[in-house]
Amino acid sequence: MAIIEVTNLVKRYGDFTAVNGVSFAVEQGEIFGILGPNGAGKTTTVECIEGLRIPDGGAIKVCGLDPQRDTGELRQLLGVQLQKSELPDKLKVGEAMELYSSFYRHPADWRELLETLNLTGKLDAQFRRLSGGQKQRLSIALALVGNPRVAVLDELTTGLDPQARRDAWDLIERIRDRGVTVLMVTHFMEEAERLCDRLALIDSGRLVALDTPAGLVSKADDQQRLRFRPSAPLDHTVLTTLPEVTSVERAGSQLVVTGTGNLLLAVTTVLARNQVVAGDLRVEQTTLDDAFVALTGRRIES
Ligand SMILES: Nc1ncnc2c1ncn2[C@@H]1O[C@H](COP(=O)(O)OP(=O)(O)OP(=O)(O)O)[C@@H](O)[C@H]1O
Repeated sequence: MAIIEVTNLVKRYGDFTAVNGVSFAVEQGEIFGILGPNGAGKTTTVECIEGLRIPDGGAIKVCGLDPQRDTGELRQLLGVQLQKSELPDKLKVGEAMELYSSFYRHPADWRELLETLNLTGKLDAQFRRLSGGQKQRLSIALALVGNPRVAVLDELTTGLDPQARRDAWDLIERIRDRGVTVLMVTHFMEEAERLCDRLALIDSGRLVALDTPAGLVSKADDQQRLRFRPSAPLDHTVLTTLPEVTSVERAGSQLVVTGTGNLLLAVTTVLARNQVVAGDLRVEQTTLDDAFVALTGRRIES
């Protein structure tokens, strides 16, 4: 059963169309990701779902409700973690939880929630004294305190170190295990691949694909990637003019060549002809990022 239905959503800022006819449905109990590069329209889309922005076109239903009309009712069902969740500096963790739980008809036991999120020791700590990871965990606790049916997490792990990011992933899985449907915005490939049941790829306000991570990767299956360190400077055009090559990018001292067909043979032949040796040559597996390149011609993570 679809818990969120977005149909032909359009949102403009002045003359600029940030979301241009996006449609998707989120099923109950899934972790659904919206993935795309900066400025793709991800946040605008979820803010329309949350009722924070007024769409210029299309229709949205969340748990059968209209986010514009049924704002009060929706607030009871949606747990929203804002992109830059800031609380007053001096507000204590326990006070914040108490305050937020008072907004809801059927709040969760916030002490238990803090325990789950490993924040019990911070009950009397002021917001400003929390680390980045602790602030993120608190913002999740606040998003969950109303016992929501749907949690909306926007760029939850941006700015976290790798360990804190992994902890946040475990947490998102635990949220789903509590029966909450999760709608998350991300531009991290690994995060999307590891966590999401299905993904909507968004680029320049349009939905370019919607599938499971594995399904999306299989769309780019014919794409391969070679990574190597050229032994001498190389004019990229000798590679980009090859019919097998889709793109050539520099990554530090390495070159990353993406393409199709017998890419390895084509590239190594050209290198040999130019007396260039491919040091540390690796053939890499197709990733979600490759799928995005195959679909749009550019990368998500820059
Ligand atoms: N209030 C606003 N007024 C004008 N333009 C806006 C406004 N909010 C967003 N935009 C523009 O709309 C586009 C989509 O923005 P949005 O924040 O939805 O993208 P995003 O995919 O979430 O990007 P990011 O990953 O950088 O947060 C961007 O080009 C942005 O500059």
